[in-house]
Amino acid sequence: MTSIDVHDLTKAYGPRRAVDHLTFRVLPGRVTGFLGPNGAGKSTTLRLALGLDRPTSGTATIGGRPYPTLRDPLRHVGALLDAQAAHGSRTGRDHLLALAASNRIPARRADEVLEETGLARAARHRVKTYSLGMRQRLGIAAALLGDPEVILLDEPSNGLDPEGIVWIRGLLRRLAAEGRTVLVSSHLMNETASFADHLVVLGRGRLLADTPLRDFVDSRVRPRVRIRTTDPTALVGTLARHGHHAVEHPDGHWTVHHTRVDDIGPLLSTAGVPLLELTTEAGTLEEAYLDLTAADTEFAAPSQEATA
Ligand SMILES: Nc1ncnc2c1ncn2[C@@H]1O[C@H](COP(=O)(O)OP(=O)(O)OP(=O)(O)O)[C@@H](O)[C@H]1O
Repeated sequence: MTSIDVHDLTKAYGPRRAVDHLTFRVLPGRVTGFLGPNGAGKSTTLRLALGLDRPTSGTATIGGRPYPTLRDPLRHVGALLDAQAAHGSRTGRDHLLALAASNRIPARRADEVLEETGLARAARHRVKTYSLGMRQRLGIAAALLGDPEVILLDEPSNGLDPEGIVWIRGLLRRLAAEGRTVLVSSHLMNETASFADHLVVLGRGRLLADTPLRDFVDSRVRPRVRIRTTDPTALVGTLARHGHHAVEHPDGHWTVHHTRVDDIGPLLSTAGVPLLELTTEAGTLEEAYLDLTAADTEFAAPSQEATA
């Protein structure tokens, strides 16, 4: 099985380091979400891993080898960086056939991936007639063409309709379950949470986190309990007696932070507080991500306090 190994990788553009002594490993059998604010260095890292740019120092290898040394690279690594890359005057099928021929991939794979990406009916239409979502599907078809062990996708959900987003989620999960190495960059936190097992997070070219998704969220966002009751006075009083503070929301539900149902459920039950709802709300990836990157976002809006 094949991992992506980024070791002490640096890429400088003039005095500025787009990637700065970056080290991480992407392992097979799971989907790794690749996150970071605008300009954090994700695309640069992907370009370096694919040999599209030369590092200033350090290495990025696939299965222990630099991408440019791979023979028939599409049979080892499939990538989607720019969905606009296909030539507009070619048909989708011809685009894939040309890629297949240059990498000694059987021509039947073109039809298989067109089918798999839902493009079979548009296969003989020119790419310039494709919608953004169809171009995205064609880019994903090209990435899958060589049945590669390693798949790198930059914002694969871009332009996809809701059905397409559900489809890509299932596809990524399946590719990982087949033992492939799958690295997916995205700005969509809900999306990433729905398909990633592991996260690599960059900020200003440096590694901010390399951790399982669940650990990332649990370590940054404390759980809270959501409550609805017909007797708010009893609720607030009981909680206060045990040192908990309940926050009321406009729709009438209450939140108690930094606690779980197991902790306060018995207290409320013993006190006879009538409950309509009592649930633990887990933290979201978006909350955890914003917590981590708040200090690292180059283009962050000024905070309310700073401008007040
Ligand atoms: N060819 C280039 N010449 C000069 N600077 C560049 C070049 N490519 C990227 N950069 C700079 O490197 C930094 C990292 O850019 P990169 O595109 O890798 O970030 P990213 O994490 O992919 O951002 P986004 O989420 O906005 O796509 C940015 O400051 C960018 O301006």
